[in-house]
Amino acid sequence: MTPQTTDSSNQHIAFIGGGNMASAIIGGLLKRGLPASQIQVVEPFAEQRARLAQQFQIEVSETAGASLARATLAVWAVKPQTFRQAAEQSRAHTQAALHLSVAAGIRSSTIAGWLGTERVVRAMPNTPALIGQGMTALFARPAASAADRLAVERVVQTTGQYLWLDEEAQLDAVTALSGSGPAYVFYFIEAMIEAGTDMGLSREQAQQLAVGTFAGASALAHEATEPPEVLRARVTSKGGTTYAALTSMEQDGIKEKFMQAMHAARQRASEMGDEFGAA
Ligand SMILES: NC(=O)c1ccc[n+]([C@@H]2O[C@H](COP(=O)([O-])OP(=O)(O)OC[C@H]3O[C@@H](n4cnc5c(N)ncnc54)[C@H](OP(=O)(O)O)[C@@H]3O)[C@@H](O)[C@H]2O)c1
Ligand code: PRO
Repeated sequence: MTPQTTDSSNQHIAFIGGGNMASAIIGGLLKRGLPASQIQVVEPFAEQRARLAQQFQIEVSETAGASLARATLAVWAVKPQTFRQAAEQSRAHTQAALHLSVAAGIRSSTIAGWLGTERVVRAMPNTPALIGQGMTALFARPAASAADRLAVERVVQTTGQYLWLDEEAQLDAVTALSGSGPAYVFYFIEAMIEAGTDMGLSREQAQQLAVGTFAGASALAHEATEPPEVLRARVTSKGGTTYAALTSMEQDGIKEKFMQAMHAARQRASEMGDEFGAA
């Protein structure tokens, strides 16, 4: 689905945890016109509270309190390690809310148990949400109504594209692919910049070329009707430079290693569900 404007005038959104992911979603919401007065954040870290208040002019509090009762939607953006403790602190004030968790790994049954409500939706977003180009996968517990799903969509569509999953376990794969994915892209960009500077380009030149190449290739892959391997073949002249680079990567098993790394990410998501979601 693609972003569109929808009426969100009745929504009041409380973020529990105001770190990187919450900031990315809040940035997307504000850019799309949600009034700052409809957003509040609970964030224990003083420096981060100051940053949020300064950057977004939203209400930020140190601890969970009665003001959370206004929330029609509670967005859980704490680390999986601290979710349980945060839930204990906030659950008394958020019983009327619909709950949206962005935490990796923590299963919706666990969340429903901690929060004392079945109205739980899980999301796996990513940080390009900050500029309205996020990718989010969603999974709803059966008790979440069509209206609940719509309320979640209203929030998520302000941050980019989204899709619904039928099976919760797929969220761990999504986490390994698009949740962590921006970090892989930045990692490759870093490597391209480093190699470019090694080969005599200035850092600025290498960065402009690397970032522009990712942007252009992504846009081409998005618009093209052919699959990525066909687009790749068009870059790879017989016996040429790309062939030399790809042969070197194949010989070093880069693709297999990269896939292995993604499996490690999915495995970690599942482990976090067991480790931090234990009753
Ligand atoms: N970053 C991503 O790209 C990304 C993508 C998809 C999903 N996620 C998920 O999003 C969640 C947040 O990740 P993040 O990267 O945003 O982490 P983060 O930057 O560390 O943000 C979490 C924030 O929650 C605060 N917090 C800790 N205990 C709290 C409590 N009891 N009540 C309220 N807030 C509390 C933390 O404060 P302290 O620092 O003082 O502990 C921290 O500022 C994680 O579950 C992660 O799996 C992240
Ligand atoms: N950031 C979170 C992590 O690294 C989840 C996806 C991206 O665990």
